[in-house]
Amino acid sequence: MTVIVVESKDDVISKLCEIIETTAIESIQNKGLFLIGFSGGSLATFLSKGLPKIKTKDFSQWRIFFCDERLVPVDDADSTYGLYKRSLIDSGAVALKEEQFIQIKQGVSAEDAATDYASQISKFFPGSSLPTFDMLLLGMGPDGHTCSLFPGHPLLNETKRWVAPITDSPKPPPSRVTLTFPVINNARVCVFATAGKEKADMLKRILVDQEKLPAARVQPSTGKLLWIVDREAGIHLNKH
Ligand SMILES: O=C1O[C@H](COP(=O)(O)O)[C@@H](O)[C@H](O)[C@H]1O
Repeated sequence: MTVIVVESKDDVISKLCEIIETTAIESIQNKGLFLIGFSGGSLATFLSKGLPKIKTKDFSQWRIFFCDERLVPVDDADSTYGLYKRSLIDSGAVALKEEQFIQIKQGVSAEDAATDYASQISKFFPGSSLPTFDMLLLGMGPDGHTCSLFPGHPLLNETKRWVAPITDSPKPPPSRVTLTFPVINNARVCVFATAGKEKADMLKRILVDQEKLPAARVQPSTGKLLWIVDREAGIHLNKH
């Protein structure tokens, strides 16, 4: 694991986008596509600000998946895809098209949306028992959750499904789908990007105290794990 501490939230955004760009170039050189997973929450704001500033202008080989998604209409403020659609696609900020986002099926149950999403993912990884994403961009909630994997929830122990439904999310909205740990930990690179003093205590519990909270269970089996944090979020890390 590598922890990169930078000064400010803007520096977190720049470092995150620099690492995304490098990984995209390598992946496209190796296999012609870049398969990346986006989370929602603060990460959506980071990417909306940072991606338009990278040198890359040709995004045609990018395919964007969702690490988790809230099951609400796309025009609902809680929709993660809706956020990216408005800030990146509709605004013309980057040359990404709707078809490059592998979207969660709308208007069906969480169970059906999860099954459908696993099937959509499997088309990019023919014959594989687990998908290997080039990069997953993750957030850490104030309770230590990541994706829609919440502390103490039975989904933390899911080993069979690639994508799981959740209908009792403690953070609203309750109905969501999420990648599961076997998939997350099979990625080539997992990156957490975290900023702000409100994340400092949880970051200590995860990185210093190594409490078995969901975000601490992201431990890629052969891939890399990076944490990019600003000085405020990382305040308790310097002492160790
Ligand atoms: O609900 C969610 O929360 C987490 C963390 O969000 P943050 O705003 O505290 O960074 C996010 O990673 C996840 O995608 C989202 O559905």
